[in-house]
Amino acid sequence: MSSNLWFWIILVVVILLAITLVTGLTVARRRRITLRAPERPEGEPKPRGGGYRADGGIALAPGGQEAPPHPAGERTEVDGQPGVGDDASVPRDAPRRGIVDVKLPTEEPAPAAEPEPVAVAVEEPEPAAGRLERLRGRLSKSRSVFGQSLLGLLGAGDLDEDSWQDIEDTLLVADLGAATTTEIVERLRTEITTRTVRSPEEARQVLRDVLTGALETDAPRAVRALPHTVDGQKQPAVVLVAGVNGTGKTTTTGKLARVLVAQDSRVVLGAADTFRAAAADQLQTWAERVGAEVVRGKEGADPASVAFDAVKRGVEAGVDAVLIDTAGRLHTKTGLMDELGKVKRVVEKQAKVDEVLLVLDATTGQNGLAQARVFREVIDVTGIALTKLDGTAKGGIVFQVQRELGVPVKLVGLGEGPDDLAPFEPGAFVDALLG
Ligand SMILES: Nc1nc2c(ncn2[C@@H]2O[C@H](COP(=O)(O)OP(=O)(O)OP(=O)(O)O)[C@@H](O)[C@H]2O)c(=O)[nH]1
Repeated sequence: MSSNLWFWIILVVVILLAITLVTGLTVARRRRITLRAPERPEGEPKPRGGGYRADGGIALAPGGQEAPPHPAGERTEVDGQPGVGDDASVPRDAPRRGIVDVKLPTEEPAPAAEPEPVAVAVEEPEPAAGRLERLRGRLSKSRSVFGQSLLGLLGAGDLDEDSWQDIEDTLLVADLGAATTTEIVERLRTEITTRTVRSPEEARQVLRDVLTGALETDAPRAVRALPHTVDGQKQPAVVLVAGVNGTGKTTTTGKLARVLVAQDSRVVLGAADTFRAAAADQLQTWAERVGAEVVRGKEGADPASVAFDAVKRGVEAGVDAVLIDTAGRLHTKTGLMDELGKVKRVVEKQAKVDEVLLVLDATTGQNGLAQARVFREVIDVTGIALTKLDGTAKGGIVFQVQRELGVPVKLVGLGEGPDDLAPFEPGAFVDALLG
């Protein structure tokens, strides 16, 4: 082979190598996403942190309809048993006594005069739309950790593997759970490459779409608390409120009663939490404040019989809804779950239970989720009320609860106040988290 031919072969190889190198560098550069903050027009104020702006009031639907199936996602956590029923912790107001010597009285003291009953003024609850406005900013704790970190990472500039790892960690720390986190990160990666994101606003929009999408469900979120007709007769909607002790069952029952009364519904409250005497008193106070009737039994009475009486009273009085507050703990050796199943069966001798609301405390994270699984298996839970979202930095629990329990989150509790109950709307919720 002549030296001339060798020269040409080497030249062609060098040119090919150079072309490959340049193409590779260009592709690599394109895959890095650089985000630049947009210029803010002079004089325009800095946007204030977003709050929870649910557009409407709490959606209500008539009872008597079957809930459409909402398949649960893959379960990610299998270890540990929830502390429910007789093994649950001692309620916070259980009496505590040490051993003390007491002197026995020698003669009967004169009976104290009965205090005059104080008339409780019936409150006029604010209409739902006005109340929701007030709940802006209640998710601030969740927001500071979750939304701000994510937006900071996505808006910081080039998204390399370390950035994606940080995004994944942020989602995990916010209690989204492993399965949901993986799903969201994969969707974010796809969306961010296909939509060619170039600014923090575009990144925010992608994040909003992906997070909202992860919360969407076909199952309706309306609380079935409106009356319906059975054989031409008006039938009140029956709502059973369940959950372990301290999650906020009584408070949520009271808040929901206020929402219903504000919409001109007549409500009977059933105090089937007969374990804790104070729970019945608490419910009675709620009833008096909103102008609802309460049916209660003696302390230690059979919860099923109290629930039965409440529904009976509701049907006889022709009210619109009967809300039954159940116990998170029991006197008897019967398991809490058996007892709840009994309450439901006994109530259904009178009227169908239209809504079984499981109240979960957002601050308890994984433990609450484990408890919820037990409830779901025993009573047919139709909706979740997630309380104390104002008191946790882990707003991500909403994603996990819904995905893993296969039940829609219908209501969120955002404070201890009587009107701090909001409907759950994925878009509004994500906006509040992102700020
Ligand atoms: N911050 C905050 N506190 C709440 C919320 N919901 C309820 N609480 C508080 O949580 C505590 C427990 O609420 P309860 O309604 O008594 O709980 P429960 O599930 O009925 O409790 P048991 O009757 O013991 O089973 C109370 O101090 C409520 O004020 C909420 O959304 N946010």
